[in-house]
Amino acid sequence: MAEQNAPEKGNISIHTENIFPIIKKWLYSEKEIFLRELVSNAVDAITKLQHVNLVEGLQLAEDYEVNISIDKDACTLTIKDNGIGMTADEIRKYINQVAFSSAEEFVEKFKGMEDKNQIIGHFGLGFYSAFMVADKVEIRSLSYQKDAAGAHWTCEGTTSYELEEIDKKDRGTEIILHLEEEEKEFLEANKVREVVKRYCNFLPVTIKLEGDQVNDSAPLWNQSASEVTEEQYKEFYAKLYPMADEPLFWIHLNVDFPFNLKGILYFPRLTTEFDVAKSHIKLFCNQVFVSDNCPELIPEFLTPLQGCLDAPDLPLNVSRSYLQNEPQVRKIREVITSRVASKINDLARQDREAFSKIWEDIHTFVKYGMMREDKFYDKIKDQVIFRTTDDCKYATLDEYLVRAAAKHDKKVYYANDEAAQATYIKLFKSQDMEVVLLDALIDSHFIQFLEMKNSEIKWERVDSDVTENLLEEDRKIELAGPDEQKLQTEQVKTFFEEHLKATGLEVRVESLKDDSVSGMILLSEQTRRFKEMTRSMSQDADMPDMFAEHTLMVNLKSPVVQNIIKLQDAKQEEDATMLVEQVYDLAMLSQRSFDKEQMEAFLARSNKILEKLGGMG
Ligand SMILES: Nc1ncnc2c1ncn2[C@@H]1O[C@H](COP(=O)(O)OP(=O)(O)OP(=O)(O)O)[C@@H](O)[C@H]1O
Repeated sequence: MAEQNAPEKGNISIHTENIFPIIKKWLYSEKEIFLRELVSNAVDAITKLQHVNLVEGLQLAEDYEVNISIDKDACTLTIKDNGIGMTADEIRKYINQVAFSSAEEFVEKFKGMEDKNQIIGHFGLGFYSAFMVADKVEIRSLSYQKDAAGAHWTCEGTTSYELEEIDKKDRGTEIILHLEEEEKEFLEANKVREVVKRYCNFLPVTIKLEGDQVNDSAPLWNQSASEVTEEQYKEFYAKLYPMADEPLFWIHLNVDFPFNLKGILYFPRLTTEFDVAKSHIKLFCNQVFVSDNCPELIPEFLTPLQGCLDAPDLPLNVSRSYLQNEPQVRKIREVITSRVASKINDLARQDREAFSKIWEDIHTFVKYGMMREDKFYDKIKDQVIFRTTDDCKYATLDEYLVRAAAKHDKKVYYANDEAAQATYIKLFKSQDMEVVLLDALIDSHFIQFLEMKNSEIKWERVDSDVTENLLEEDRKIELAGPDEQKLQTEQVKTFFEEHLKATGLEVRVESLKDDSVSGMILLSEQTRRFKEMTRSMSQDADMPDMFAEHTLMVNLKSPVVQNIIKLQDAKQEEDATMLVEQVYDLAMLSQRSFDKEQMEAFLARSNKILEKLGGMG
């Protein structure tokens, strides 16, 4: 140690003379991390002292804390701790050599790098980051060691420093930053509080700013799940996301092996503003905030998850490329996937009604996850539920198939647009047949995926064909006289074919049990799916026409169709034709919207029919 009154002057062993301006320029946008670095150093110093206290039985009992204070007149920001402290020798070793050598390494490496974030992520700037905002930094420290002398280090942003002995009574370290003119914002308590809250909110030691505690030193994720109440989970969520609605459910992670991982993940209620392109988890390393955008930690399909993860084995300064290549990160993703699957299983088994409500928010992500990850599919497949026409309640696929077994085996009838397919749904309902309602964008892919997983079960849209169950039973037809029935069928078929000009149209005549439907369009499931797929892949110009081939199923039992027969028999050809066209248009209307001409023709004809009705009265 240099003699008192004659401070040691020296040069920091560093070869890059202009290191300070370079670092400042490069790190400008992220400069507030200096607070994270200095406050976590202060917390580390306290943790180290607590450790020594235990090991050496020093019996130091006091309130450990980090104090941040602002002196506007002197233009200084001071971070003070009552931790382990440093002797002058330790300052030489840890500050002059270690801290600066890593800074030097930083400058050497950054030369070849273009991406600033990558640079910041790669290096622990540590103590050195103070020079991003200060043109002069002082350290005043007193080590916990017996008979230690106080040490005072000063550096004015060049490679030389001064170190002298001082009279310091209280153990611990003060880092005094003389802020640069343009960094005066860090003299504002609000600004400092905001940054400390952001990065240091969950550090395990009390952090005070101008005497007031800023942080929450015992974050909920450190407690054991059995001790935490539902209210506490919700409160914690509200603290993290003050504007959000209550979360749907949460998962408390506490993994010790093969790596350490703690945290609480929340599945939020999804709002329209939700940004699926971004990850929403806050990553901590030993309670120090690291980042709130680490999509690598979460499987893609779980991006809506919010909350905190504390992964002490990951370095504090993680970079994108590190996360992408680190095997541990893959394992973290696996743990999260598996815990989410277990949680969904629990929720599904506990209470179907409550689960149905949650399902509405999560199903897209769950389905996507099942298609993406086989392991997830295996764990979750029995819990997938579908809304059905049975009072709009939810059923699993097995439950649906069991209920439907008497009427149709291994076949699922579904609708994906309740309004457009209302006629078909009504027809199914009238025959006590249940229809699965799938209206999400992902569902058409999900159906294909389920068929691939289980080719025995076929999925058919309600308008793909008329099933046996919807048709009049043979016995009844016989009562009406099979010959007459056959004749009428032929007559109607020919008449419709002759009078409908649509291309690619096939007419099929059936007797439905429900006579309220006059006609409906059938599109074969396979052809329709193929066209939908081509459509989603092609540009507007070469969109395939969904109706290039379609079937009009005419219901012989419908009074309207019977009317057509009568009109035809009475040689009222014009009226009969008008009804044929109307039956066809009504059937088409539920399949697609009309263009201008079609709509005009439909309205004109409808009016004519109304006039005729009036005339009849
Ligand atoms: N407040 C403090 N009290 C006691 N020792 C300190 C304090 N601040 C820094 N030190 C010492 O200086 C060393 C260098 O600090 P620096 O922040 O540069 O690096 P680090 O904390 O070791 O690593 P990093 O910050 O990159 O994770 C520390 O390891 C510690 O020994």
